[in-house]
Amino acid sequence: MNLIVKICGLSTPETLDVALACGADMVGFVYFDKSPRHVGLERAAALAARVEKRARKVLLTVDADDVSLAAAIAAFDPQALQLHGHESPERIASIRARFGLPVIKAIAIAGRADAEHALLFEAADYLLFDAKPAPGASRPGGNGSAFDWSVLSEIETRKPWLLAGGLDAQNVADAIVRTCAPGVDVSSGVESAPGVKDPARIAAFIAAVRRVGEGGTGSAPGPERRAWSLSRLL
Ligand SMILES: O=C(O)c1ccccc1NCC(=O)[C@H](O)[C@H](O)COP(=O)(O)O
Repeated sequence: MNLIVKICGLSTPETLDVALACGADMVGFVYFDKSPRHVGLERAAALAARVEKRARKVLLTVDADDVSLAAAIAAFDPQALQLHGHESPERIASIRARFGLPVIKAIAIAGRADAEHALLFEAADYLLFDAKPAPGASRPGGNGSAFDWSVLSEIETRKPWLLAGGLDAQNVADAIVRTCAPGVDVSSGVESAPGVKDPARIAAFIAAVRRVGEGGTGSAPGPERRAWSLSRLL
């Protein structure tokens, strides 16, 4: 089973290279200046160019306007946009039409009431289920906190999706088996400190996902949520 692995918040050539060498399918760059993982436009092109065709580049923004998005897209040359703010379905449709890139919409989940929220985002190409940040959190994602995965059983979306929030090499196999996620996304769980990616943790995370994909956990993900795949994104 080809599980998708996205390593988010890469900001140095060294750790980007590790993620690519370990076989990450997608690499995420954060363009949000309140984040410790923010990559400014002056460094973006050189970093993004290292990816070549080894993985899909995902540009993460938070409620960015069109001018800011255009500048970041020109610099990162991404294959997909991850929208991690309060972008409405109308705003997502507008961004897709204007920039011609697939959109991954982050959906903040705290409980069952949030499951229905996902249904509003038909305009997105992919959904990313992430933990809702605690009140007062300084950023809307990348906080290293998990949510109650059982909530996902309430979601009837037909969109391809990724699981995120508080994942690491120790819990990712369990997360995949419990949720049947077709792909996973991680940032804090492969860091030694906020914004500091750790090569050994990146390698361990990707290896843990690949073991599940090969059936090495003894319990392969079920077929229900795999009727479709993320192949269009790859
Ligand atoms: O990483 C950030 O600093 C960030 C800032 C603003 C919005 C989103 C951000 N990150 C999102 C991610 O890195 C992941 O997609 C997701 O939230 C999982 O993060 P983590 O729980 O840290 O693994």
